[in-house]
Parts: sequence; structure tokens; C-alpha cells
Amino acid sequence: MTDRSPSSPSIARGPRPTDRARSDARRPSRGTEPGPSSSSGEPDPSVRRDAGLAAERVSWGIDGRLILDGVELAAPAGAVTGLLGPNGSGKSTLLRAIAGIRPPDDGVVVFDGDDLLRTGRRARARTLALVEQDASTDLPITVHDAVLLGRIPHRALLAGNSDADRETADRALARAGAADLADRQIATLSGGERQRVHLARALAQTPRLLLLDEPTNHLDIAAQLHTMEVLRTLAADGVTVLAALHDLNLAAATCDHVVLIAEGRVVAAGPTEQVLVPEIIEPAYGVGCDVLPHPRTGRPVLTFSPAATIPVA
Ligand SMILES: Nc1ncnc2c1ncn2[C@@H]1O[C@H](COP(=O)(O)OP(=O)(O)OP(=O)(O)O)[C@@H](O)[C@H]1O
Repeated sequence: MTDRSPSSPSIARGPRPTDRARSDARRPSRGTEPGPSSSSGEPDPSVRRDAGLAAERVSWGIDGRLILDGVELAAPAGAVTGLLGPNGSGKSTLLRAIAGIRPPDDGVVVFDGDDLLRTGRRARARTLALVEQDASTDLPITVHDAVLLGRIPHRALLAGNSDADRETADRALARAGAADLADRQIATLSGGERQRVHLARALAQTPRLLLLDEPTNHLDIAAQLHTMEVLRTLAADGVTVLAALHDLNLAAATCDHVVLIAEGRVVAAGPTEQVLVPEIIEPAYGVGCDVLPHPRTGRPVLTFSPAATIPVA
């Protein structure tokens, strides 16, 4: 597996404003200078713009509130990168910004050397797929037809589905563990079943960049592990995978790298075992944290406790 990440985590420190006027966030418009710098302002020489994903100085605000504040993020090709952070830290907003669904007010998103935000919608849809959190599934169509929607960016305008499109959809359904749902009406599915179908739709899109927002939050443990294994297989095939995750132990077990954000800024990024350490996790989440090696794999296992002792009455 290709590893182009920093060998040690970059950690941003120091106070920062949380509610800054949107206009204050305005920085020079998308530049062409090479390579992003880290959130602490230090250049990150390991970040490559020609392979994988690099977000540079990405900012987005609304109602005078800065939600993303100059995010610098790298997700190497051929790896699974976990996007971590507490509730409301900006993970979904960042994924939508990268996908161009909610374009940032400022910053650049580069994928395999191309400026994604300046790429046309159709070409972008051939490049990347986004699996959104709790995406709506009220369409009166079958699961198979819903997954076939993932082929639209690859078809000629006004062309119907080809046999190859149907085969791609079948393979995507099987890979996502949803083949048995193919003939079901999508609106009748359970939360976990829908989540697998959304993954299948994204796989049918055959993206080179796969963005996922909490892809396991409705899944039982076996399905969670299956989904993460699918992501690892895709990465091994060269796909760049960036997944927002709440389960730090799932991230610890399966991600090559993690990026931790808080209040719209990257606070730490690097190899998973170097970021998922108590001195980084405790202040970010406001909890006590212990990290042990997994008895079989040696990967980190995290346990948590309330930050402050609750006084006994
Ligand atoms: N359209 C909007 N209008 C106002 N506030 C918004 C909007 N979109 C996002 N926000 C705010 O931006 C912040 C970041 O939201 P976001 O959904 O990106 O966080 P998140 O890290 O994905 O959270 P969670 O882990 O709870 O899913 C939140 O405080 C949210 O309320």
C-alpha cells in the first residue's frame, strides 16, 4: 500500500477564534502555488498534489459564522483516510465542500493534480462519489434502479442503461453486501440496508475518489467490518478513500491515516497510531482516553472515561 503521508502527526496548537465573521475568512482566491501548508502554517513537504486528494485553505461560512477555517487536508491515493472530530466540528461540511456540493468560499481542492472545484459537474461525477449521511431514499424505485443511477455520469446524454451498466450495478450491489436487496423498493429498507445501498450506488459510479460521511453509523458490527473491508479493498486498487467516522476504534482498526478536526480546523493529522493517542484525543473530545495495543493485531484500542470526576452526593 502506498504511503505518502507524513511519518509523524502534524498537530496544530494555540488559541483560535471560533465565531469569526465570514468576511474575515476571505483570503486570496484560489492560488496556483504548489502544495498546501499545514493548519499550523508550516509547509507540509510530504503532501503531493499529483496523487490523491489535497484540500488547501478550505473555508466556508454561513450567517457570519466560519464553519471551515482554512482546512488543510491530504488523503493519499491507495489508502483509507479517516476524517475524525466531535459533533459539529465540520466533517460533513468539509466532505460536501470537497465534493463541490457546497463549494467553499475560499481554498483549493486538488485531486490527482486537477483542481476539482473547477472541473465540470459531469466530469467531477465521473471522478468522485460522495455517500452522504442519512441520504434520502424516498424515490419510488427499486434498489437495482437506484444503484444504476450511479452510472449516469458515465453514459452518453439521453442514452439508456447498457448491459455493462447493469453488470457494474450488480457487482456494486454484491460488493456492498446488498445483492439480496436488488428487487426491493428502496423506500422500504431499514437504515442499515439503505446504508449498504448508498455504498453500492457510489461503487457503481466507479469513482477514483470516494468520500463517505459516517458510512457505518446504522450498521451492525459485521456489516461495519464488511464496509471497512470494502473500503480497504478499494484503496488497495488505487482508490483514494476519505471517510468521516465517529467510531475511533473502527478508525484505529482500519484507517491508514486520520485527520482530526475541531471547530472547522485540522488539529492533528498523520498515521493512525500517531494521532489516536491520549494527548491528542483527550483535549479534542473532552474525555479521558487510554490506548492499549490490540492483543492480536497490535493496532490501537481506545477506551474512554468522563473527563471530570462526577462528585458523589
Ligand atoms: N446550512 C447551515 N446553516 C447553518 N449552520 C450550518 C449549516 N451547515 C452546517 N452548519 C453548522 O456547521 C457546523 C458543522 O456542521 P457539520 O454537519 O459539518 O458537522 P459534523 O462534524 O459533520 O457533525 P456531526 O458529527 O454531528 O455529524 C455545525 O455547527 C452545524 O450546525
